[in-house]
Amino acid sequence: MAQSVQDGGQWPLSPPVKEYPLHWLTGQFHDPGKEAMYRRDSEPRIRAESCLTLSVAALIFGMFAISDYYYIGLSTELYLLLGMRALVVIACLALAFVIGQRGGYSRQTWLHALPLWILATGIILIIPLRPDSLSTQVTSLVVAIMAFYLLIPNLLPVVAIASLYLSVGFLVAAVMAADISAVVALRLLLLLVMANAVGFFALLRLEKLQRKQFALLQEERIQNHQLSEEIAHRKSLEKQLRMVAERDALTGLASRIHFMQRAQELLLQAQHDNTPFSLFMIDVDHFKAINDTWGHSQGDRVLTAIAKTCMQSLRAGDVIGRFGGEEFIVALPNTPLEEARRVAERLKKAVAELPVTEAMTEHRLTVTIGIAGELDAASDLPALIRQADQALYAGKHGGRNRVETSPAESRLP
Ligand SMILES: Nc1nc2c(ncn2[C@@H]2O[C@H](COP(=O)(O)OP(=O)(O)OP(=O)(O)O)[C@@H](O)[C@H]2O)c(=O)[nH]1
Repeated sequence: MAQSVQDGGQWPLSPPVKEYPLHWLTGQFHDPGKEAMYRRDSEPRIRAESCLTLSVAALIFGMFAISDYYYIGLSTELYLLLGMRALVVIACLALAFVIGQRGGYSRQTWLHALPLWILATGIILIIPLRPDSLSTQVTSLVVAIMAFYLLIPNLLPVVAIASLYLSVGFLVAAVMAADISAVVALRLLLLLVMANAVGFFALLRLEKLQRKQFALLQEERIQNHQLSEEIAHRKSLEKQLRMVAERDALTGLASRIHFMQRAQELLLQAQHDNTPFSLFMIDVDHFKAINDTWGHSQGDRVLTAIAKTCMQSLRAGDVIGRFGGEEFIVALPNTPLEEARRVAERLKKAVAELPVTEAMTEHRLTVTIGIAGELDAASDLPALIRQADQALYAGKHGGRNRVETSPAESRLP
């Protein structure tokens, strides 16, 4: 017996989550297929974020033109700076637009790398154009490196290379154009190393976390899918089981149990609504002889054919079931006794005209039908069935191939 949690047992453990190892330096999946799937999945998000952050970065870079004007006034340097800034802003906005439209994060990493390189070039070029602003530019440089790593979404190797280009370019420009001392250059170098290290490891952690989260989500999706398949499979099994329980396997009519349930509902409804309700039983005459003469499979065919004929001759609201062997039972809601008798006669005639098989041309297929008497307030289903059975018995004794109604005196209370 299964041990319950209250008994000190444990909850069943969920199946182990499949491991997807990540590269220690890039944070990407080792499995290229999984990596491609991750990039495809995150593409819409990356596209929107890249578009927004690139536009903001380009505009901020452009806005520094105000400080350029303030510091150097109208001069050739200013025009050169403004021209350079305008180029960078236009190029970055255009690229942000293209990325927003096309994405290509999974296939065209160069497209995502390009704006970083343009921005980096713009920042480097400020030094020879405004060497006096080096201290301000260093602050902007650190912010730009952080933005490269953490705000503008990109793959870690792409960002690292662009940031390296920016750092080395800036350092060289500072040494060459701003004429800084060796100590200042060293301090600047250390600052750049630190900014790159912080950015690199922060992004590496982020890349790994995002991929782990993706792998878990994928696993959850797979498990949910398997679960819904399992539910669908169980539902279909349940349906099949219900079919087996409700249907007679040979004829496809309602099984005896199912008929009793349906007929009981109809009877209660009729008593509640005070509407007529009839019930009759059909028994194939000399069926044993059919089996004995032509075999059981031929007998089965006859039963199936009779069941089909009866089913087709009844209304949609009527219920027919196989009561046992060669006996069928029919419940007719909203049907007074006289109408039930007409229906029974129609069925008897339909069976008699049934073209069964060539082998049985000599045999005249007939049925005897016993109808229960009229319904009253005290009638219940077993009583009605007993009445129909009695009428059937009377019909068999009266020579078969006939419709018999339960005599009033034999009716049960
Ligand atoms: N082929 C076939 N025969 C069945 C099936 N169920 C019951 N029978 C047979 O039906 C026959 C019924 O025989 P009886 O009860 O003697 O009835 P009968 O021969 O029709 O005679 P009357 O009802 O008096 O006219 C038996 O031989 C059963 O074996 C079935 O599913 N398939």
